[in-house]
Amino acid sequence: MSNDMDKDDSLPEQGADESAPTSEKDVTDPVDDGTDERTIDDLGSDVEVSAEVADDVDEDDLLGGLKIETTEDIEVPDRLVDQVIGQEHARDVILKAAKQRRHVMMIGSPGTGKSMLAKAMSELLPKEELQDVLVYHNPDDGNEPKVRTVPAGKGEQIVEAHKEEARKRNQMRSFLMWIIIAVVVGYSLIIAQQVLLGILAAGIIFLAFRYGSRGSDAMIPNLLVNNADTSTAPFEDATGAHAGALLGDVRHDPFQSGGMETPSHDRVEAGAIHKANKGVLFVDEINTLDIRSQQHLMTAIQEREFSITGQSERSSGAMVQTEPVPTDFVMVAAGNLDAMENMHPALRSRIKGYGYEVYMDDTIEDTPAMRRKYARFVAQEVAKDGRLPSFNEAAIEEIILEARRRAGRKGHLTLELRNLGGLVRVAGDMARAEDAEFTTREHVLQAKGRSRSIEQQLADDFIQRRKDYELSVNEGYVVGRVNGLAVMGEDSGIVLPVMAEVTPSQGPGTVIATGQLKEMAQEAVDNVSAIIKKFSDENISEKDIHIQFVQAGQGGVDGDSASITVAAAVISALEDVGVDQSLAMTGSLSVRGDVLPVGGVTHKIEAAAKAGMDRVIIPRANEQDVMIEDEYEEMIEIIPVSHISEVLDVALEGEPEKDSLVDRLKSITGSAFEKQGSPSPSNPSPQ
Ligand SMILES: Nc1ncnc2c1ncn2[C@@H]1O[C@H](COP(=O)(O)OP(=O)(O)OP(=O)(O)O)[C@@H](O)[C@H]1O
Repeated sequence: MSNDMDKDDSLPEQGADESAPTSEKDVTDPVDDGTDERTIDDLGSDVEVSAEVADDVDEDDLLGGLKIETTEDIEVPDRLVDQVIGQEHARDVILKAAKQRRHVMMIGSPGTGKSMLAKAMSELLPKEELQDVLVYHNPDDGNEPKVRTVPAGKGEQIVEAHKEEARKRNQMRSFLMWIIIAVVVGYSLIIAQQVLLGILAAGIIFLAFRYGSRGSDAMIPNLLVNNADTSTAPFEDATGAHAGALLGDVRHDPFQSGGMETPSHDRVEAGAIHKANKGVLFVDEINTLDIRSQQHLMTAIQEREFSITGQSERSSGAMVQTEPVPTDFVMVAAGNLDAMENMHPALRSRIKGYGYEVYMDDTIEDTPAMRRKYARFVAQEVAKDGRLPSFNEAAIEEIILEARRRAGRKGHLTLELRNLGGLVRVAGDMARAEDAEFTTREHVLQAKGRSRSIEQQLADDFIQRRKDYELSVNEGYVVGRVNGLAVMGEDSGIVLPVMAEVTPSQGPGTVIATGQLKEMAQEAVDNVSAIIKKFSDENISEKDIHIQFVQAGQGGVDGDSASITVAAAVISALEDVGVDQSLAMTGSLSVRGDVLPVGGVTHKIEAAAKAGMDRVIIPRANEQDVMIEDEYEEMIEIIPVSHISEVLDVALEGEPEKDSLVDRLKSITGSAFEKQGSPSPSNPSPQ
């Protein structure tokens, strides 16, 4: 059997009766292939939550008008596809792909429902088409077992019938054997009076029968794929599977001769591609499959059948190759963007050509209807776990608040629901440990503290250590030192001070920065030098600029958003003006001095507050993303800015000397503000 990819064009297309969708339009349009009268809605529409809902829903109601006391009042839908929250596009694609038997690739953040949707797809595929696969001994060539497919449930019956037949045959043989033995032994005892000869003859007859009967056992087929008891089409998760588990294998036989060997068809084992026949084969992190496996996977997709052979070259199984075994599955590949880049291009084109690609949403708009679904999500997770006490109203509300916070985007809820489900479980476990009747808001709040990510724990530890060693500076003015902010992992802010020193250069000026943030420092300096060149007589390219990210050695610090920090530190050092140390800042800088939005503002502001800062500068464009916890609101003043001039105005000490660089930089403020109609920088609007 060949496994190359160049057959592509000559091979029959999958689902040749339908035109393969290639454009976005095909993906999002309702089912329109004309082969079936059903619409997506018939297959499964976006179900409303089954619980009592208030007539006029208050926009601010965290439960979206649901009138419930606990999660017990919310009905959890039976079908997985109806349990999916958000991901409208992916859901529609799955519904459509299930009907058309198309492949799907889902790319997106972890825990947003990719494997859930793949599983939901298997529930939607017709069960009637399921098959059992049997492998038979091939009398002509023992190393090429024969393969037969029968409707689901028949396989077991066939094997049973063969076993019964073999049993009967063996009974007959035994009967015959004992009669012959009795005759021979009787003859040798009574007539020939040779006891020893009689026993010897009996032994030889016994062995001859035993050896002869082995052949009849070999005729019993091996039930390779059994769908007798399956209630839905198969769902096979082949994530990280080794070649044997994915493509099938033939076991090694240590006794290969002398009548002790196991017939080859009995040693054949199905792979995930065979078990997924007529169902769904799900492969997450598709790029982690080795290239050979990806190529074989392509062949299986293309030809819809794939022979099984021993995967280990040195094993006796490698001699065996079955007839092709059906592999007519729908492939759902998943991963993050990297996975897509690193996967075999031909495999990707196979999926793209005969299926759909979907990008998963990370957040969804926060509407009353959606909040009701999040309440149902809590009920779903409680039901799925089976041991957690139900959540009361206030606990559900707190989870929804957390979904808002984790979205990092105003007016949205996070769709990284595996993590949110983790919070539900920790809170429920706490309630269970206390033997509480319900999981309450207090449990959820405690759980939030307990279920901190590694990054959060590391960040807190980091902050503590800095305090221990008095590395944090949060008062007074220091030249060339700015408190920047960064994010560790996805959800932990950290104060990351930046220090700059400007020295005359012997040759052309260079930027000297240490560690992993070097590239970002270079970029920030390039941008700020463009601005400085415009407003100063100083030639920055004749100076060496030294930049240090103080204690940035902690792994995972993302410094991408520290460019206004670097710029402020360089300008401060260049002009010898002190920077307010009770202020922290985050923002990205453009060549024109605009402060551009960055990620993780909420976590950064909270980190600044924890470190004892009084004020924090954030990009104005991020203003709407701020969702800090109540406890921090009193602790810190938030200053949104849109231009570097505003940063300098807030951060630098005293009034600049007339016509100095800082004065000139600040002077661009007026025009910038008039253009944007923003409030004056000297009187920024705190949140
Ligand atoms: N959109 C969603 N609706 C409802 N529940 C969800 C959703 N997304 C995730 N979950 C919950 O999180 C769990 C994990 O999600 P799932 O395994 O589908 O994520 P994934 O995207 O496949 O992640 P990964 O790529 O890490 O495997 C689900 O079993 C479900 O409980």
